[in-house]
Amino acid sequence: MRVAFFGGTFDPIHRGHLAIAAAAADHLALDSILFAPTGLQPLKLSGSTATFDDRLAMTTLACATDPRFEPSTLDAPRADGSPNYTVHVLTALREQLPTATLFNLVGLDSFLDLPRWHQPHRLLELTEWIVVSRPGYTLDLSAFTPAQRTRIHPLDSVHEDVSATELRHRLQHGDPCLDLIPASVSTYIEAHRLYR
Ligand SMILES: Nc1ncnc2c1ncn2[C@@H]1O[C@H](COP(=O)(O)OP(=O)(O)OP(=O)(O)O)[C@@H](O)[C@H]1O
Ligand SMILES: O=C(O)c1ccc[n+]([C@@H]2O[C@H](COP(=O)([O-])O)[C@@H](O)[C@H]2O)c1
Repeated sequence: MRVAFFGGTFDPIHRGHLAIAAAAADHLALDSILFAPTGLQPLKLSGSTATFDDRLAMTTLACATDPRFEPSTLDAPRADGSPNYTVHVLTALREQLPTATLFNLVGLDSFLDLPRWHQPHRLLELTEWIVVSRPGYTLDLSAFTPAQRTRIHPLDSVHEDVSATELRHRLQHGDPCLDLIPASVSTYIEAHRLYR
């Protein structure tokens, strides 16, 4: 089994997320990708706009677009309200799937922030990493050791200039989001009056 963990605030999930997941699944022959909305992202302690339950519901709808995509509650909010550290969730996933080849899927902007994450060296040991291009960001692997570099898979075939921040602004101002969000997710956002 080749499984990728794909964590994100997903506030809301959008075309960029689905594009990087599809590219990763195609290029690395993944059996499944676990889309895990993050309870409380350690570097975004002011929190998300939509609740975890709404972000999970939108993620679940979006995952229906590809049989390799699965929504996951592995990174749900913690009972004590503390931040969700990826090193903990990947350790738990490794215990659940001891024989799988595990990957952590991130966009390049997230990967460039890795030095600020909790236990970055341990994170690079726990899984292989798939790092997907994002407009405006450049990959530089010179700070990594040769051993670390063999576990980092750069993918530069995705050029999706879309962000959740931009979408929240558009939704707040009633601007069209066209095909930037899956139709089922747009319907959910409207029905639940999110991001107004
Ligand atoms: N357009 C994109 N191209 C490549 N990677 C992306 C893109 N959008 C998001 N990602 C990646 O998906 C993961 C989850 O991203 P997140 O949910 O924070 O979306 P975002 O659009 O970056 O949100 P925000 O604007 O609120 O920061 C991160 O690893 C991020 O790098
Ligand atoms: O563990 C950390 O210290 C850490 C710090 C920043 C981000 N992350 C994770 O990176 C993933 C992408 O985050 P985001 O906010 O860009 O969607 C998500 O799974 C976060 O939990 C993790």
